[in-house]
Amino acid sequence: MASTKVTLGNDNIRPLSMQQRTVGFFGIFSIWVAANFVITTILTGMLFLPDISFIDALKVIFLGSALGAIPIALMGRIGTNTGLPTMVITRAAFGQKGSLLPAIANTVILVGWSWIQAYMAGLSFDYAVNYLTGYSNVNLFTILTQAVVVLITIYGIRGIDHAQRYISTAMLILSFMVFYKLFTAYDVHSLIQLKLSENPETTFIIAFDIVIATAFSWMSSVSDYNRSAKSENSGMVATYIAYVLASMVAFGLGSAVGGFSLALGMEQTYDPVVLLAQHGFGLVAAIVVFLSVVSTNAMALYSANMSLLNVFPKGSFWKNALILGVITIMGALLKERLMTHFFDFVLFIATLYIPIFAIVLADYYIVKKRRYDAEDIALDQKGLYRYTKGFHPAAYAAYVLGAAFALYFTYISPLAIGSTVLTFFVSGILYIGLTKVMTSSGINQSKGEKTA
Ligand SMILES: Nc1nc2[nH]cnc2c(=O)[nH]1
Repeated sequence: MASTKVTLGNDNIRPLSMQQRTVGFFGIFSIWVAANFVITTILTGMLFLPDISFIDALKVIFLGSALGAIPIALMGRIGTNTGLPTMVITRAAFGQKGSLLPAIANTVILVGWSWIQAYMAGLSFDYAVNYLTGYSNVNLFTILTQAVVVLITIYGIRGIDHAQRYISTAMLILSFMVFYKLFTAYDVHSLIQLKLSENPETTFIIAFDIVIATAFSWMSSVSDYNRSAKSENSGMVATYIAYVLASMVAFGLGSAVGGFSLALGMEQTYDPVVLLAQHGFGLVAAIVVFLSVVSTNAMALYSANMSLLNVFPKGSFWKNALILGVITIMGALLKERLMTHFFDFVLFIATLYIPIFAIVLADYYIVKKRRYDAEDIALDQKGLYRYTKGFHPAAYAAYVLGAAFALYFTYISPLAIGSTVLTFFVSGILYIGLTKVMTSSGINQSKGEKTA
């Protein structure tokens, strides 16, 4: 009889062989539905109202997600082509050593997402249970949520792939039930005709930048999953459709719940549990929130682990997952302290990630013309990506200029057309230009470029 023993994950950063790239359209679709359908996205949707109208929020959400999903799908395709995780792929543009800094930053940021999300799931569950039974213990529900996450993640990509198939389907069905209940329990006109703020902080364009920034928050994770996709094209299409769908549902749910709570004169909330508990639907809403966090935090923990393996390739996957998992459980107990600078956290991530991934996409699709040596990126035997002492000067120079551009036009002198899309193109073009100039003047010492 075949052995059915289930082993802990031993995932590593070497390129996956073709036989290991086994996840089909539905598997990739489920992963990307599960990703951005999460309580932090719901919260973001809430924060748009009443600064912009519900209808404008829907427009911004659709436009930002439809545009933001393009770089995600393109980045995922590099993962499918090379079989490499995301932060390992950044070695090709930034250099073998140059990729270590972004990888460490990414690990820290993903732990940050886990903390916020686990705490928010703990709050929702506590509210529902308290409403039904009178029992309350936010710490317990937060710890339980993140413990389930750790349990799924220590089985590696297999654990995530299996869990997401069930969770995404359940979440989509349950969230449509929640939408139905919301729109039948409350008056839609009150949402559409909601009185807007007189001094809005979030304009249409800032909301657009935040939706794009959210998409870029996923760039550092996408190839960790899409490296397992069977085909480049179906992986890209599945990623694109799933990301846009999940974003519409999650941001849209947040805007609807936030808008209804304002229209009813309640304290504004992002949490569907608070609104629907009075209609006997609180537990269903709490299950949606819980599942949304379990599935997304499993991805955050998995990607934090893959980033760490980019820095310490000999580490054990499941032991690292366990250690990082304990850190994510403990940090989530910081509770309200995590929430005070949420939008700043998202915009900071955008200024950090947009230049990095503009450079990576420009490197793969334009400078190296889709020819990466995956073995050498991972194992560095031929030295094709060592550049100057392990760092690629053109990438670092373009990064510094791109990040300065993003910081200036996000915080000091915000542009009427937003800064995210411009930062993306400015960073990519700078990288291409600097690579040409530095290579022809001999500054870019890379066997890869000499032989390309
Ligand atoms: N990469 C990443 N992006 C996010 N955007 C919202 N939540 C997350 C998360 O957990 N990880």
